[in-house]
Amino acid sequence: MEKVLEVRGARFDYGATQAVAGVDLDVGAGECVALLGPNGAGKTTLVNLVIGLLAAKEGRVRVRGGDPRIASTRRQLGVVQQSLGFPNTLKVSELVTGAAVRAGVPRSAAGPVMAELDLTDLASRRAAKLSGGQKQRLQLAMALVAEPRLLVLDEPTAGLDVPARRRFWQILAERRARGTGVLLTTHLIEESSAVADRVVVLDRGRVLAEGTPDELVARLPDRTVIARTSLVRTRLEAIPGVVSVRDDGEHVRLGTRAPEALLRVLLAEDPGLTDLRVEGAGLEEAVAGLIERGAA
Ligand SMILES: Nc1ncnc2c1ncn2[C@@H]1O[C@H](COP(=O)(O)OP(=O)(O)OP(=O)(O)O)[C@@H](O)[C@H]1O
Repeated sequence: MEKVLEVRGARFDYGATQAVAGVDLDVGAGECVALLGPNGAGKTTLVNLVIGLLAAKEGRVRVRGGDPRIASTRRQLGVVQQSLGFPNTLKVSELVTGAAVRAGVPRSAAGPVMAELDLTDLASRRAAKLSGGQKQRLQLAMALVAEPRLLVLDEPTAGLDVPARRRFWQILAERRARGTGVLLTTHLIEESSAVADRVVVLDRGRVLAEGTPDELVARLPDRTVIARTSLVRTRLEAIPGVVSVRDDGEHVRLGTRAPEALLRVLLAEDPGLTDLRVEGAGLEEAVAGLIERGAA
């Protein structure tokens, strides 16, 4: 498979903070790679290295063989970042056309991509006045107008409703079928498992694990036990076989490879136990387990 992104031994620090501490990462043509990791893992810094906003202090970042700090390489990149502001005066159509011109493609490329993203009716609206979801669609149109070889998407579906999200993944699937590689960061782990060919888990600037979503799930806990319990976290963590403990405010979600032993302890020690259920562990538990083990 042709590589559209190749990162080798990339390092970046902000003074004393090693944000990216020696990362290797590839994205092939048509491939979708999801970057996952807790807050502060280094995802945004890595994305900024990939799109040429930052220069690696060591190592190498190549987009189709070129340095993303150089304009001709950057033209092959489409980028959607979070909370990007738009200038107050510019209209939707002007921004998409401007993106086409900057990337060296005909202005006429703007119309079809605006239609594809349902922006035609908003063409003469000021971008700064759009809703959050409309702004996301506009950013995607600007990123796609020049048929990039690599799309870099930072939390791209944040703020999109369910139909818009579905449409978004559909558009990406079409681009991928034409050979565009995708690198995306997301906190929606289950979503990434549905759309990504590969998941790369970052923690403290390093790649903690990498594989297909199924491979990651297979590596760690095979059951999630969900309950309302009054047992404290330290007790739950000490139960043999428990690899992750997460509290969603209402329920505790325990990732485990020994569900029977866990159920015995819960039933024996918590007379107030309610809402007990057991599920197959999803990607979210697998990733939580990996990060906890990495931290151990
Ligand atoms: N401009 C900066 N100056 C100093 N330290 C920074 C700066 N930006 C990020 N860092 C630090 O670098 C590390 C990696 O941050 P980064 O934003 O890349 O993580 P992230 O995985 O994108 O996090 P999040 O999920 O919270 O967006 C963190 O420890 C962060 O505090």
